[in-house]
Amino acid sequence: MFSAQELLRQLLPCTDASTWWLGLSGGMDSMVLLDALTELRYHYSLPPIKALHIHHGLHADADLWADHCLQQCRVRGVELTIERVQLTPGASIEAQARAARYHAFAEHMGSDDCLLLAHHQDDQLETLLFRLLRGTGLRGLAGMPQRRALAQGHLYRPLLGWSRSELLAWAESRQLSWIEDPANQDQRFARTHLRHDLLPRLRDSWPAAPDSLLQLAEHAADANLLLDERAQDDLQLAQPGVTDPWLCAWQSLDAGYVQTLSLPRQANLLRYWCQLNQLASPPRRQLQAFLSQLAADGDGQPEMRVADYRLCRSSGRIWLLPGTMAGTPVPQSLPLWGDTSLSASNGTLLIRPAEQGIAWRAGVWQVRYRQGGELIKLPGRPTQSLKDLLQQAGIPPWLRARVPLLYCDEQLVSIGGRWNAQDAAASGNESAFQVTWVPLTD
Ligand SMILES: Nc1ncnc2c1ncn2[C@@H]1O[C@H](COP(=O)(O)OP(=O)(O)OP(=O)(O)O)[C@@H](O)[C@H]1O
Repeated sequence: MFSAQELLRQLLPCTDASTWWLGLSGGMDSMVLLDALTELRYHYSLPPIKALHIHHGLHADADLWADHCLQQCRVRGVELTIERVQLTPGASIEAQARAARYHAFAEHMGSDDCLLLAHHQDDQLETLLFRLLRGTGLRGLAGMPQRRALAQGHLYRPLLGWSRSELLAWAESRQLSWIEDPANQDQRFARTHLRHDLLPRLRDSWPAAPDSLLQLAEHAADANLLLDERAQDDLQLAQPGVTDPWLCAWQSLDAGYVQTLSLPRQANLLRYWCQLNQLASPPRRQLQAFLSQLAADGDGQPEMRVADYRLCRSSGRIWLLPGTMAGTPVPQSLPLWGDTSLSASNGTLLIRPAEQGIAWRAGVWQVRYRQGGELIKLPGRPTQSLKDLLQQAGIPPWLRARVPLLYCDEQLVSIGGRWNAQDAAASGNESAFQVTWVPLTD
């Protein structure tokens, strides 16, 4: 049974928060949380409680709901912030409202603040069923987490252990007043249909189904933890190995190591890696196709594009790259002699006077980018193509077009400062300079 005392037990893990923000919709669930929190505040020393109402402006009565929240907070001495969000009418209005709401929540979170949301057990069941029916992986099967990071603080759901009817019993016993959002009754919304139609029918036919589903979510949460631990170990072994200063800035894994793992473990590692980089999980089929391409063709360069990123193999590593990389920068003329740096979308080229290095000769100096067919003669080596040089040095194809090439009077003098043409070296009485390229990731 729900009580303020039992709620306090649930809240113990976040009593060290700087502020408790309560997401107050004005509905029954969040009103119960508001009421029980204010009750607790009289008896215990708790973090300051502030309420936040997101005004979606979707319903004609939206202003009345905000007023209701204001009134309810005022009588309880709780400060309320009303945040208005702008939505564009359209099909995915539910998802839009949700995204805007969480964005607004995140904006208010100070460091170590905790946002309390009033999701309960029935919400968890709905979420599970919804995901099951729409298709989900093991991660989705774990349902809503009780706690997760949100901006600089945390989001916490202290009511997940109670059913809607238990909270309703408390709300009635305390004679709370709350608002009913008509959207919650509108069966056109998939979640509402689930809540009012499918879930009750499931409960009637299989009374144990809710418990079984919630247990399944707990198993899935445990399994996810183990999988994450496994992926963390694999990541530690797969990540090191890049010493090249041009490549250190990009995320990559040793493809050889990854391929010693079983296929499910490879997939687990790549999924975890994406999650760690706050990227959407790669769809299962696409990931499997990518992994089988990796296995099938040892020298190929398979690539997988997902939303705003891509995974690709080249030069013995699997790279995690942005979906679109900045195009090749436009050629630039070099300023006059001196200590200088040239910045472009691909990084910065540092030019420093030095005792030894490239001779500063009169001529037209330019920074350009690969077109194909460039040749260079390095000291002690025969003339070779730029393509071969970059390939032999393990510079992956996606980086090659970004490497700055220094020209003097149409002669290729230096490749990003890393390789300088034999003829370009300054002799004893010539002024010299050195070039260093510091690449920029997108
Ligand atoms: N307009 C709002 N302003 C402030 N808090 C809100 C608002 N709407 C919802 N919340 C908070 O989120 C909780 C869950 O709300 P609700 O069940 O409507 O969300 P949902 O859409 O089902 O779930 P989710 O938030 O995961 O999308 C509420 O109990 C409340 O704490």
